[in-house]
Amino acid sequence: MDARFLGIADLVESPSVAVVVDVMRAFTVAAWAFARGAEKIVLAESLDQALALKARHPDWVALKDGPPAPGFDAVNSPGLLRSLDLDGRTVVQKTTAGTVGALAVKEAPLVLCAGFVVAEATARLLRTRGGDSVTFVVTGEDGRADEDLACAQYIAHRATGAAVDAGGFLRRAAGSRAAAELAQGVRRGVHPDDVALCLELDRFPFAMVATLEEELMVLRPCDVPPPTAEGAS
Ligand SMILES: O=C(O)[C@H](CS(=O)(=O)O)OP(=O)(O)O
Ligand SMILES: [Mg+2]
Repeated sequence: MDARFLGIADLVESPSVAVVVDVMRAFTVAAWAFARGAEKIVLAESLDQALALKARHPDWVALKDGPPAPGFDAVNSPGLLRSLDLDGRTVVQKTTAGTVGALAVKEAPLVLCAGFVVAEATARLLRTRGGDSVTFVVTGEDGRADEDLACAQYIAHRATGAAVDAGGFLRRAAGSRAAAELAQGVRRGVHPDDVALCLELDRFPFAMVATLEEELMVLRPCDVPPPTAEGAS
């Protein structure tokens, strides 16, 4: 597999397969939303669009990063989100990096959104549906966020079926600037468990696929068949 690792600004053409990685915290939050019952997540282009969608659909759950804000129901924190009942709900998510990265590749035929919590399912989906070339979008810090790059590299290894120890990749993420800022309260809308929750390898069995639905980028969970005994790796 030919794997490329690009920041959002480095995307000059639409890839055929894109894996958009945001460990801290957009796609850890998205995975928790699905685990709490959400049906789908609309990735909003802007705060204004998120609020407009919420106004049009008052039953939708509007979520943004940073501190709580008027008009929004939730913040971008897995620790805070995990106690919500989202059964059957639609979430609208707008964050600084993750949602922006997904929207940057919205024309790609296959867009997966990932973090460590869905790493193996994402790699498995790439093994079954991916092509020869996969572009990993490293969403944080202009492509240099080490929590996102480490996760992308780990998924790329696993997508080839190679056995690889996750320990070093998780330690890089734990030592990242984002982890430090979350732990030190520099970032807002944070629960004390957020970093640990973002580092839970394979917490969930599903991958997350984003597609365009009536001009909105919509993220949904995708069950990935478990490997057969012969094909297990
Ligand atoms: O909520 C987050 O962790 C970040 C925003 S910030 O860096 O804390 O301001 O957003 P994300 O898009 O999830 O990286
Ligand atoms: Mg991030």
